[in-house]
Amino acid sequence: MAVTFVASSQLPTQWGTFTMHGFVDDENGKEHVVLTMGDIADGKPVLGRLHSECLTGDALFSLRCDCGFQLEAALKAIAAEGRGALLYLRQEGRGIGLMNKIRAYNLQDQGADTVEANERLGFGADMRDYGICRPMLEHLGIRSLKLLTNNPRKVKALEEFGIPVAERLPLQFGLNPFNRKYLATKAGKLGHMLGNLHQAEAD
Ligand SMILES: Nc1nc2c(ncn2[C@@H]2O[C@H](COP(=O)(O)OP(=O)(O)OP(=O)(O)O)[C@@H](O)[C@H]2O)c(=O)[nH]1
Ligand SMILES: [Zn+2]
Repeated sequence: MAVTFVASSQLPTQWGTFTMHGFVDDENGKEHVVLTMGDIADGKPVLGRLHSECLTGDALFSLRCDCGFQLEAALKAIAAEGRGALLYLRQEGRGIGLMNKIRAYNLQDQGADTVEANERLGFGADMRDYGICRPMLEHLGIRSLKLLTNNPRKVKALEEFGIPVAERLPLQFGLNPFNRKYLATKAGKLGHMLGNLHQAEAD
């Protein structure tokens, strides 16, 4: 997999000023963004997040999932450390796209869980491919990560293409009555490491 680096700029946020790097996937034209802070090319493990696009959670305040809360927590953690990288990956709906995610939500409104809904639409439970991260991390000089995630597939994918995960740091935020079933299904069917759902809600 290959990407073309386009440009970098400053991106001030309420937690600090990040540098925003734009890349285009050479295969499908998808536009990915990486937000970085500090010296990430010094060879030491970098606090990092592979964040899969979720328009509804990241931008439209949806409580159906935990994405927006995780995005905010990851940016805050990176800003607090003064060093890190968040890869904003255009993998909407676990890779099935926004319109199909809305179709899946429609099935979930009628009782299906998140995995069953994908399957009824003819998709796998999780269609994401993390291969595109490798050339972006290489371009930025990141050699290993302290990864903010509850998803063991992300750790496995990175290690398989040669980016060691020095540490996995849990990222449990935003549990609420609307996403309780969704998170329980992720833990039960998708292998997410969500140790204490009640604790997350209390936070
Ligand atoms: N197909 C589908 N995608 C969903 C659904 N809810 C959220 N998503 C997408 O799932 C992706 C986020 O994946 P999650 O499973 O929430 O979390 P993760 O990225 O695997 O794991 P973490 O690193 O722990 O956050 C985003 O692309 C969302 O758009 C759903 O019900 N159906
Ligand atoms: Zn989401």
